[in-house]
Amino acid sequence: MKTALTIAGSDSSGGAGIQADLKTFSALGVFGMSAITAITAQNTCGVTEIREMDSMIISAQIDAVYTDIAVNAVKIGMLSSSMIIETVAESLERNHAKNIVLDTVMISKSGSYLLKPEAVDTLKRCLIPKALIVTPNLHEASALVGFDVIDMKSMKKAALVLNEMGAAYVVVKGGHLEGDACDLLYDGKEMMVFPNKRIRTIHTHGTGCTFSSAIAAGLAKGLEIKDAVRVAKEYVTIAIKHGFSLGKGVGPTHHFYDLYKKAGLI
Ligand SMILES: Nc1ncnc2c1ncn2[C@@H]1O[C@H](COP(=O)(O)OP(=O)(O)OP(=O)(O)O)[C@@H](O)[C@H]1O
Ligand SMILES: Cc1ncc(CO)c(N)n1
Repeated sequence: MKTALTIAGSDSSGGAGIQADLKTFSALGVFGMSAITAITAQNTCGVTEIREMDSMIISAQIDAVYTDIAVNAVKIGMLSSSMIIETVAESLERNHAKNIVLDTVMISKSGSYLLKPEAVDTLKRCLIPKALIVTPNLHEASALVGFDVIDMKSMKKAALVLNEMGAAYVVVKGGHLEGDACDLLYDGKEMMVFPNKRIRTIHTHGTGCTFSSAIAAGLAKGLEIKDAVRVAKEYVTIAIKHGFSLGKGVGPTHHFYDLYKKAGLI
């Protein structure tokens, strides 16, 4: 059995964060494990409270997993603060972590900070150089590179800068583009566009978590990066297409094993 570890925040409504990551790992046939960095009180309408875990329990969770179990890939999501970023970076270093997928989570769809703005520099310094692949959305890419990322031209420019910062592979996600939802993958040499028609729906809670976890699941199963990104794009597209209304706000993506089996992703 292949394994993947998610190091991320908990979303009480189950649509994003650790919960979306574990559902994605399971649907793609990978055994999911978790280290929780923060707990959010969250639902389809927004985030009402955040509690950060302390460094000791975060590093203990990561060490407990790595000292006992072979981890085939790790996905990093919500980190909240500079202290948590430093703790996670040290823990991954100590445990010789491989196949690190860094989803540079900053702000929830409902507008709450999931990473303090002053921690962006720590993310750049401590974790981007350790990542095999980073997956910023347009807003996160802009915050990381220091210029506006708004279209394919600026996405390409941002991918070059993020690669120079130390991420071997970069996917700049186009979920927030005007028009189609095209993502861009840069491997340090070539730019590859993953085109996709925009699905007309409001139920997109957890799309970023779903996508990055699907990449980690692919890497855990031994796929090449480009194939892991291609499968993840297909996975998230199906997950959004079958996203549904839950609660009063933005509903979640769908992780039903049978859908992905039918699509040949498992
Ligand atoms: N309406 C849509 N139709 C098709 N694909 C979409 C749509 N919205 C997002 N995607 C795709 O979903 C994936 C996640 O992208 P997105 O930009 O939504 O991430 P994100 O903003 O980080 O998500 P989150 O708010 O969950 O953190 C990308 O592959 C993106 O292209
Ligand atoms: C805990 C958590 N992680 C990530 C996201 C994605 O924005 C979210 N809404 N909540």
